[in-house]
Amino acid sequence: MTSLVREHLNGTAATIQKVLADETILSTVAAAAEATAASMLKGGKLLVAGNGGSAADAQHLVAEFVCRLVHDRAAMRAVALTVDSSNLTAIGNDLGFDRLFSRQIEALGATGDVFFGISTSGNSPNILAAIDEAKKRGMITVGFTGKDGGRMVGLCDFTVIIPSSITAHIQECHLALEHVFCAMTERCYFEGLKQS
Ligand SMILES: O=C(CO)[C@@H](O)[C@H](O)[C@H](O)[C@H](O)COP(=O)(O)O
Ligand SMILES: [Zn+2]
Repeated sequence: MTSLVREHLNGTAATIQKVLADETILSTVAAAAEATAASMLKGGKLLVAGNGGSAADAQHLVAEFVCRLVHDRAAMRAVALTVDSSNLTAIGNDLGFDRLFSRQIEALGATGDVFFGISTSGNSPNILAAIDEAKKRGMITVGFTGKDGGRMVGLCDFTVIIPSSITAHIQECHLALEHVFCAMTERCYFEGLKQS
C-alpha cells in the first residue's frame, strides 16, 4: 500500500520540479501578484472562482487575503464567488450553472478589479463565462489551469498552465502557487502603501 503513497508523492514532486524549471510560470505568477497589488492600491478587489477542488482553492486563497497568510496586517479586499448558497442556487436554478460566476461578476466586478479563475481543464463553461464578463468590465484576469490549457488559452492577462495531465497534481501545484501569489501580492501591496 505504501507504494501507492510513494507513487502519488513522486508524481507531485515531479510536477513541482517541472513548474520550478519553467521560468514563464514563475514570472507569470510574480507579474499577476504585482498587477493585483497595483489594483488593490487603487481600491480594486480580487474575485476568485473555481469548481470542485478548485472552489475550495478559491475560498482558501480568499481567506489568506481577508484574514492573514504569514504576517499580521490589515485585511485585504478579496471575495470567493463559490460560497453564497442562495446566490449559487438561485443563479444555477434560474439562469443556469454556466452563469454561476459571471452573474456575480455583473453584481460585484468593477473596472480595474481582478478576476482569478481556476480550472484544471481550462474548459469549465462557468469559468470561461466569468473571464468573458470580467474582460467586458475592464477587469484584470488571471487564469490557473493545466493539461493543454483547454479553452482558457489566450483568454486571460496572466495564465499559468501546470504541465501535467493529472488533475490532482495540477491542483496541488495550483495551491502552492496560490500561496506564493498571496504572499507576493501582500508584500507588493504593503510596500506600495508605505511609499504612498
Ligand atoms: O477535486 C477534484 C478532483 O481532484 C474535483 O472535485 C474537480 O475539481 C471537479 O471535477 C471539477 O468540476 C473539475 O473542473 P475543472 O478543474 O476542469 O474546471
Ligand atoms: Zn481534488
